[in-house]
Amino acid sequence: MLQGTPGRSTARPITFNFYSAAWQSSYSRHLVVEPRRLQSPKSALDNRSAGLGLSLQHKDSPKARLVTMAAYTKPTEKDYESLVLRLHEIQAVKFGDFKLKSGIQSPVYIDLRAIVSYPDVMQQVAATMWAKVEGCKFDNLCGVPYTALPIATTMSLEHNVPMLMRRKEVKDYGTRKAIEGNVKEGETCLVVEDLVTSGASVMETVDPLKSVGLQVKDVVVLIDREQGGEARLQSHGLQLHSAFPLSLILQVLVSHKLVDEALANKVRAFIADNQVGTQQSNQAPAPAAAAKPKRQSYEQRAEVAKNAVSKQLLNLMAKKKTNLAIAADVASTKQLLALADQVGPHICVFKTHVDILDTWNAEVQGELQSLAEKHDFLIFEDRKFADIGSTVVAQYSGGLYRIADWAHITNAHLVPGPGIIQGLKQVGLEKGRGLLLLAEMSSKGHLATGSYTQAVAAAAEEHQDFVAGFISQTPSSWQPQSSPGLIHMTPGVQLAKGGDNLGQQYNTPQSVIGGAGSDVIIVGRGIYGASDPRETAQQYQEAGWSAYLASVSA
Ligand SMILES: O=c1ccn([C@@H]2O[C@H](COP(=O)(O)O)[C@@H](O)[C@H]2O)c(=O)[nH]1
Repeated sequence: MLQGTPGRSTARPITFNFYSAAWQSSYSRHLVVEPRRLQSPKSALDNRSAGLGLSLQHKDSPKARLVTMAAYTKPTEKDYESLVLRLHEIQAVKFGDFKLKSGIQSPVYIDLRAIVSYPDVMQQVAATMWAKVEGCKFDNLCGVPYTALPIATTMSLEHNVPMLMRRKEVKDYGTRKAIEGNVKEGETCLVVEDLVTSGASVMETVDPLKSVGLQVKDVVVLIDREQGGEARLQSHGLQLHSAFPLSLILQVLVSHKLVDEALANKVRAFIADNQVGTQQSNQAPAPAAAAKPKRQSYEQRAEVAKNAVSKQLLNLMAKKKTNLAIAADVASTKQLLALADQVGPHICVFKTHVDILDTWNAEVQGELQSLAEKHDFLIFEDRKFADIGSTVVAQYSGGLYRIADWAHITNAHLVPGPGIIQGLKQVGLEKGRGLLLLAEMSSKGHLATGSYTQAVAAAAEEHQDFVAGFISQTPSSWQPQSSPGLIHMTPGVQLAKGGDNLGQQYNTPQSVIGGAGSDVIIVGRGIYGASDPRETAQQYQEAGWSAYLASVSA
C-alpha cells in the first residue's frame, strides 16, 4: 500500500494498491505522489483503459525530474497535439536548412533518437502508436533497430505482448541468429518503427522476420515523412499505420504559430519533389556527401551494353524481375541439380564452383544446361582464373570441366595483367561468353582495393566486347558512370548483416543494391542452407528487386 501525500499544488491525498513493494519502499519516502487524469483509482491498475497515471516528484528538489507511470489510456485529439508540440520542443522535429546524407538540402529534419532521454515522451509515443494498431491482430512485436527498440519495449511491457529483437549485425560465433527471442513459426509479428521515409529500413527487419517463419502484415510508425514509403510497403503486402504523417505535424505546428505558413509550404514542396523513385533521400546529415544520381533501368542499360552476355542478362533481369544469383556451393551433383530446379524461377544467375562437386560429366553438364533453358537463367562458373594468358586459354577451354562449353559467364583476377583477359577472350568471345573481373572481394582484409580496383575498372572499359562487368562490393564509390553496360555482381549477401568465422562479410540486399549501387546480389548459404530454399530464394528475390526499383529513375 502506498500512501500519497499532497503535492505542491493540486494533488489530493490518495491511497490505492501499488503493485511493487520495492517501489513503495524506495520511493514513498522521497516522492510526492499526484493523481493524473484520475477516473477510477481502484480499478485503474487492472483496467488499462481506465486512465490512471501517477506523477512522482522528488520532495526535496522542485526541479527534480518528474517520473510518470501512466497506465495505458487511449490518446485523445488533445494528446496527439500535445505530443507533436513536445516533439518539437525537444527538437526531435526541426526546421531550417539541413544537408542530408544524400547531399540534398532539406528544410525539415527529424531525429527521434533523443526521445530515450524523455520518459514522458517515450510513454506518449508508445501509447499513441499502440492506439493506431489496437484493432490489428499480432502475437509479437519487433522494433527496427535502434531508435524504435525502446518504443517496442515500452509497448511490450505496457500491453504484455512478447517482443522479438532483430540483430543489426549477426555475430560470426554462437547461434548466429538474426532474430532473438522465442520465435514460434507461423505467428504474426507487428513491426515498430520510429520514422518511415522509403520503407527500406522497415524491410530490413521484415525480411529476417519472415525468413524465420513469422508472418508480418502490419507496421506501425510514429512519423511518416510521406515520401512514398507507405506505397512501397504496401507493394510488399504490408499495411503502414502511422501516428503522424508529416503533413499533420506541420498543421499542428502552424496552428500553434511555431512554424509559419511559408516554411510549411517549403516543406510540403520538398516532400512532393522528393518522393521515393524520383530522387534519393536520406535522414542522417553528412555535410560532405554529394547527391546520388538515380540509376538507369536494366532495360535502358541493356540497350547500350557492348557485351552479348551483359545485354542478355540485363534483359533477362528486367523480364523475370529478379536480380538474384544463387551461389550453389553444394557438394553433390544431385543436390546441385535439385537446387537449380527449385530456385530456378527466382534467379537470374546460377553460380557454380564445379570443382566442389562429387561428379562432373557431359550428362550433368547437359542437365544443368536444360534447367538453365527451362527456368531462363545464366550459368556462372566462379573459376576465378588468375594465371598468364596462355595457361588460362587451356584451363578455360579444356581439362576435365571444359568451362567455356557450358558457362555463360566466368571470372578472373587481374593480378597477372591484361594478358589474362586476352587469353580468356580468345576462347570465349566466339562462343558468346562474358567475363567478370574481380574488382573487390567480400572477405575481411582482402587486398583488392584502391589503385588495384581502379586498374580493374580501366581494363573492363577497354575490353567491353568480352568483359560483362565486375565482382564488386562498393561500385558506386569507384565506377565511372560512363559504362552502364557493365554489370556489378556482389557476393556476401544475407538478410541481416554479419559474417562467418573465416572472414566472409555479409551485407543486406537493400544496402548492396540501394546503398552500394550494385546490380546483382549473390547469395549462397543464406538460400541453400535454409529449410526451404525455394521460399527463401523468393524472399531474396523480392528484397533485391524492391531495392532496385527504389534506386532507378521513374
Ligand atoms: O569476393 C567474393 C567473391 C566470390 N565469393 C563467392 O560467393 C559465394 C558466397 O557464398 P555465401 O555462402 O553467400 O557466403 C561463394 O561461392 C564464394 O566463393 C565471395 O563470397 N566473395
